[in-house]
Amino acid sequence: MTSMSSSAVYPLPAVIRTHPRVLSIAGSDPSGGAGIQADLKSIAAHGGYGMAAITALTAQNTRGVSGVHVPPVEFLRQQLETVSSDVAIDAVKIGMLGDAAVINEVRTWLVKVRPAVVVLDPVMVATSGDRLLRESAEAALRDLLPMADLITPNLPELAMLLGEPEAEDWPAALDQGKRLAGECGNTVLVKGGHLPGAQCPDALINTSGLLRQDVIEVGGPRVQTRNSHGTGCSLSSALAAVQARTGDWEASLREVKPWLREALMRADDLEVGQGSGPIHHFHHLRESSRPGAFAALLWKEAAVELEAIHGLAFIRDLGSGELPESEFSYYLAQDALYLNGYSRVLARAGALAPTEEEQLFWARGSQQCLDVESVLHRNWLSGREATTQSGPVTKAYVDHLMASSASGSYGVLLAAVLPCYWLYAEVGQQLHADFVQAGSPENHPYADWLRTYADEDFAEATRKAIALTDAAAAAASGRERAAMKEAFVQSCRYETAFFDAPRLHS
Ligand SMILES: Nc1ncnc2c1ncn2[C@@H]1O[C@H](COP(=O)(O)OP(=O)(O)O)[C@@H](O)[C@H]1O
Ligand SMILES: Cc1ncc(COP(=O)(O)OP(=O)(O)O)c(N)n1
Repeated sequence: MTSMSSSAVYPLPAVIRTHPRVLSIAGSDPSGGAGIQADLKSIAAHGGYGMAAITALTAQNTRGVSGVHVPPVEFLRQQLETVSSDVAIDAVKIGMLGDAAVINEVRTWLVKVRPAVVVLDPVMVATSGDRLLRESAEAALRDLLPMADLITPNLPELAMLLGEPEAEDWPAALDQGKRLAGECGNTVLVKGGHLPGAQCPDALINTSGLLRQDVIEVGGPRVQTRNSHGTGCSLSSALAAVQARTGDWEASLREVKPWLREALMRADDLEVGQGSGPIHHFHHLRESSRPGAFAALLWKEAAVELEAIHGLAFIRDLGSGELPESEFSYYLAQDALYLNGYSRVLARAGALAPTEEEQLFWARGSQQCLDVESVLHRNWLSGREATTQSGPVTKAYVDHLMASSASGSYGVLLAAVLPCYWLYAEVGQQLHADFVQAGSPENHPYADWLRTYADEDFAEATRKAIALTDAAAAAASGRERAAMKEAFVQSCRYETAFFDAPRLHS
């Protein structure tokens, strides 16, 4: 153990970078949960630019390792020299090294290049029990430890590095961490993953005054999941990336630990493999950018309004045929007036559309509104006494749509026009279904009107309008999405008010 302290190399001050360039020197796990695959995801999840020099190839999956191949060290040297002769490396994470020749190669490169942050995860045995470092290379690995700024052994590795039995509780683990930090002269992260209990703490240990105090413990609850493959790799590479940005180990651990916990909590979502699956590195990516997520959120709002609409006397009486003719006429006249304004805002959506296909869709919708308006006048309003003045609800609704179109946001405009498709399609479908269920009675005074609701083209256009709004939301900022939701909710309220207006204003 004496070689550890005698060959200590003192780290240069960390260069604080927003997007640190982080090199992982580690083995490959083709199942993507550990090794360089986990490192690259982890680095990217923390805003770093990840690179990888591969020390070894493993054949492994979530159930274990079936083979290890260590390519000639000359090729590792070529990888390391080629990358570092071109790219300035802000941080290095070292993982599986495989054998003594690889360790020596990495040591030679570290002496030459000496990046500002070096994290060494002394990978020896996978949690599955498979060896990832030749037993004969353990001494060489011990000699490499002082070259790192941070060492992140799990408890079996900590014990092996000290030549002691594995710690059985947290205080014993901390004691071992102190001994290793003392021998290496650098910082050791003691990890609680291999101990039982409801808590899963980690602790940074450095007895030479490099930390705020000798032991800095960061607690956290243990997550109940069998999917924890690659947590050690993911933690060490995340720490390398964050340290290059913060320059402060404690701050880095406090940032990474809650991320790791959430990655474990969301690991089961990934459904990878039949053994111990990977953690979810990108759990924090905006859920709202998932296709359909924004539409689902809007649907929750629409469903509330839909219930209100179905509770209206107008809808009930239109369905049963008991709606006073004056109310029906008022509704049709307001619909014609509304469609004229709606046509204008759909044309504006066409003008803002990012693609020609979308532009065409909205332009067609705009034209169809005018076609329906003229059908309303020709077939439904010509023999009726009906107002040609916009009622208060029609006016307010069209004003809201115009204001949304004036916002200049394509997403906000789409969200504002969507309820007219969506709620109208839902209400119409229900009214038509009830009418058919009742045997499509010919003597129903509104039979011809109720039949118009069974329009597959309109249902198709509604699906398209929902998908376009959802896609616009995925591309929008958080603030714009909030404005989209507000515009949508407002239009939903106007839809309800529109169906209730004949009762109040005819
Ligand atoms: N079930 C769990 N719940 C919460 N955190 C965990 C859990 N298992 C491991 N961790 C955390 O994952 C990291 C890796 O820990 P550990 O499992 O001890 O190392 P390794 O993956 O190298 O064997 C540590 O930060 C540890 O606290
Ligand atoms: C290629 C490779 N490198 C390292 C490990 C060990 O990963 P670790 O993060 O310690 O995770 P588990 O062994 O707990 O899954 C590995 N399996 N493969």
